[in-house]
Amino acid sequence: MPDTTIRTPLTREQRIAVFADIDHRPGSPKADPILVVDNVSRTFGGLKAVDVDHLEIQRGCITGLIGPNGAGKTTLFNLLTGFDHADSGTWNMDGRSLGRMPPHRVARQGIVRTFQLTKALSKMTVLDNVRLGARHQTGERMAGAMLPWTWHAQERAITERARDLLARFNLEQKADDLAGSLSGGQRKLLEMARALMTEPTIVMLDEPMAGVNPALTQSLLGHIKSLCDDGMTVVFVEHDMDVIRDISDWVVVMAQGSVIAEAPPDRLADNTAVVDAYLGSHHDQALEFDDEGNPVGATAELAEVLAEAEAQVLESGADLSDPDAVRPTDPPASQEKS
Ligand SMILES: Nc1ncnc2c1ncn2[C@@H]1O[C@H](COP(=O)(O)OP(=O)(O)OP(=O)(O)O)[C@@H](O)[C@H]1O
Repeated sequence: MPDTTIRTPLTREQRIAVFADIDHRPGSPKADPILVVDNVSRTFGGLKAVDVDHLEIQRGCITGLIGPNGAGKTTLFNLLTGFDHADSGTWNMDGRSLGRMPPHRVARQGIVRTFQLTKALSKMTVLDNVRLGARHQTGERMAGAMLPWTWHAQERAITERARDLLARFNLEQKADDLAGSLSGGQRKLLEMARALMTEPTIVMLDEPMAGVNPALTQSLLGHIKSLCDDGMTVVFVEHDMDVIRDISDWVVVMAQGSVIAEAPPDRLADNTAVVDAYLGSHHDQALEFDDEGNPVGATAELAEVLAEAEAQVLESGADLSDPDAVRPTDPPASQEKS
């Protein structure tokens, strides 16, 4: 059964403090890990999409998962939430193994996820989409179906909770509209509302900001932070470094299937492994710019990582014309280890 221990949510300051003494290296032990992953691998044909030796996720905090395209982030999410099967490895939540469980059982243990492309059922109302997120629906089971009063009471409770969640995500006016009529950003909100129907302990968000227009960005960011304020643990995949900086307490970096670095968001750029991962994956790709000459997509990510690395060099007083100076002076522990 899920751990129902009530723990007091941490403030942002407390969450930052939790990581103060944590090593900036892959697989570093956390003060109070809720999720622990060991030797998880997944191969597609000859390609090792995920090959994670060890990873600990701190309870009650927001962990950002970043990495170049194809790093294995979504595959790792799929494995941990039962949407794909690992070739090997174990992972557990508060000591309970979650390996080989189908998604609904993982959800019952308290882990839910959202998807890169939202999975709202467009021909169903917004309210029904959220109601579908409920677990333990007695009315769907034989015993419950024979006791209609139980079923009706539960239906009412589910609808009430779904309406509360729609209100929380500012979608109450849309309750009776078809989900297909929502904007990209509203669908992201709908998906978060649906995920919360299960009253999860860990929420895993796959690119929650993708396809969200700027008008909804701040609201969505606020909602993600509020999950943590309610005591949930959040793990999210994101490409936008501004979002990572804004809401993550800790960042895990993947490249080529493995965790290659871990650090607080403001210390990423001084990590050689991170800069190398982005350079390594992009140096042979065509750079992309929009009509006004601004970098877009992977080029924008690369530009941002390099700009941060350069800012560090300037702050340290070194010379930007020295190519080696755009690298940190202190190699991360991961480099020393290998
Ligand atoms: N079902 C699949 N069949 C074959 N290869 C796959 C499958 N799913 C993922 N891959 C491959 O595994 C690797 C990791 O993919 P994954 O989608 O996990 O990366 P990612 O870090 O989430 O990338 P992105 O940021 O682009 O979403 C990629 O090379 C991808 O092509």
